[in-house]
Amino acid sequence: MEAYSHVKGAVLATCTVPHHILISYLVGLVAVYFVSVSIYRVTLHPLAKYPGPFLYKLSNWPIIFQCIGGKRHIYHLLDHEKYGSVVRIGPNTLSYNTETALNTIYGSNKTNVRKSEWYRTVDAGSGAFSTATEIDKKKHAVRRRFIAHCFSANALNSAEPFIASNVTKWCNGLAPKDGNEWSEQRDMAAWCTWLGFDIMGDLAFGKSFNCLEAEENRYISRAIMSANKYMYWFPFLPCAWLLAPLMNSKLMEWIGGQSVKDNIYLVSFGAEQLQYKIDSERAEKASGKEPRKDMMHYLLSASDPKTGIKPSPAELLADSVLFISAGADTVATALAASFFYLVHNPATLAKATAEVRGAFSSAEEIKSGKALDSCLYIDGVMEESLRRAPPKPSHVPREVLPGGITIDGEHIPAGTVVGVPAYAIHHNPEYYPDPWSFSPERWIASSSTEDSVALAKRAFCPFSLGIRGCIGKPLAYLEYKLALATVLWRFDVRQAEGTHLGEGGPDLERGRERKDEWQMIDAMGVMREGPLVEFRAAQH
Ligand code: HEM
Repeated sequence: MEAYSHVKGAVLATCTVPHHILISYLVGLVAVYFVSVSIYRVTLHPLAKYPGPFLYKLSNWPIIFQCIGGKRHIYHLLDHEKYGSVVRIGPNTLSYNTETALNTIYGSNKTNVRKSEWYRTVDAGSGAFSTATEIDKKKHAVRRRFIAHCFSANALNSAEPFIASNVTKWCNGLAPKDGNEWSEQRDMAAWCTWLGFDIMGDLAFGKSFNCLEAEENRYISRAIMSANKYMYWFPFLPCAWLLAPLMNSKLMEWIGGQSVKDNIYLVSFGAEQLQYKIDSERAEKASGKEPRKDMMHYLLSASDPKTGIKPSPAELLADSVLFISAGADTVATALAASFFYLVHNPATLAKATAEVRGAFSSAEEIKSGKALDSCLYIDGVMEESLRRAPPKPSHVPREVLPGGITIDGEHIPAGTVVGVPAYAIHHNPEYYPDPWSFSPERWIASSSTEDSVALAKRAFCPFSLGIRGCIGKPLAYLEYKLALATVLWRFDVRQAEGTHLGEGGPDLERGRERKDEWQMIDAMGVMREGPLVEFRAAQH
């Protein structure tokens, strides 16, 4: 009894502790936790010896703000310039700027890394991993086999006429109207985006999105960037995987605004296209017609020969969204970058134009084959545009698996996130002398040297590398080259006089001061504007 009254007294005493004292204790405990973690991260942490800005070592918040601000690629470049070839960019994250690190991390299928936890949340809105975000290596291998059918030589051959017809529509839209010699000025960031989306609609779902045709069809081409921006920073939040179910919720809509609305729109747009494809295959089958063999056709009929597994409905949705975002916007970025660099480098523009006009005697002749392959200068223009403006310009994160990995002679422990940012390595003068010049010649052995071309190629990573590299690369080059060759064959091209859209300038923030550099806002993909270009029918 005596003992009981003692306990009761203690409980009563606890209950009478004023709230503000309890709150102070709690705040104190949280502060002690964060201070201890911070001290650990800068002193005893296995990455403590690596250089980098102090705040990066404490938390991922600097990365989150860089993603929101659209300058992450610029921070990577400036950090590597200041701190050297390896920089600690987060408590647990290293960024590298060497071709050896690039090839070690991504190059081999056997490298002891997997996609980092960041990918776990990216596709939360679709309810499943896409092929691009699947973290598990075995599951990814199955998904990659499914998707490989979409990019086979046969699939590419049957895609070409659809690409060509969209390119013709695009060129007709760019052409001068009303008997004028020169067209009105066209914002090529927008025009290339509409082309990219129309092609991907046709190739993935069997119908163009008709962005080239009418303004009312273009919302998706704008929504995607703000949606991407949201998908970019959200997964860096502490415990993002726990928050994932809230990603497209009303609460996040209230906090994140338009970006969240656009992500919801993107997922529902993907679902609509998928449903359209399922319905049209059903109708085709019912009427005894061969279904159109677009990308979703291959995925809808995919099944793993070993296990019989098929993609689930949520995985099909995630891949539909992937096709729209990874397939349409990336090529559009590269093509718009080429316009920027061509109109800012008239001698290069003249050389590229002369090459295509010498190789073909009509626009209809421009098809894949020997003549197009012989246009090595156009290849150089494409490589150089992808070098200067990689459509995924920042750190592509990989997590080191148990057993660790050796990068540039140093053992990196399991759990560390490592990666190489394309924009930074693409401007590393060790691999690209005079990195701020636009020089297609650096990609052509006869205008450069074989060794320098080989070195440039080893550090080149717009599509990433290896088994998690871009499976759409051959399709991307096909679209890109057909569009560029056709437009230069059909038109003389010039920057609209007195316009500067897309340029940098000395009054802009650090890293954006070069007038002749096309400005990118990094939002996982690239938000972009310009250049403003005019077109005149070529005299052949
Ligand atoms: C210039 C155009 C393109 C560029 C620069 C590009 C770049 C990339 C990059 C860097 C990755 C790796 C991303 C990562 O690891 O997080 C990737 C993956 C991927 N890309 Fe592309 N891409 C382009 C065009 C395309 C096209 C046209 C498609 C067709 C739909 C496509 C489909 C994919 C897919 C499915 C993956 C995931 C591959 C996997 O993880 O197995 N890409 N791309």
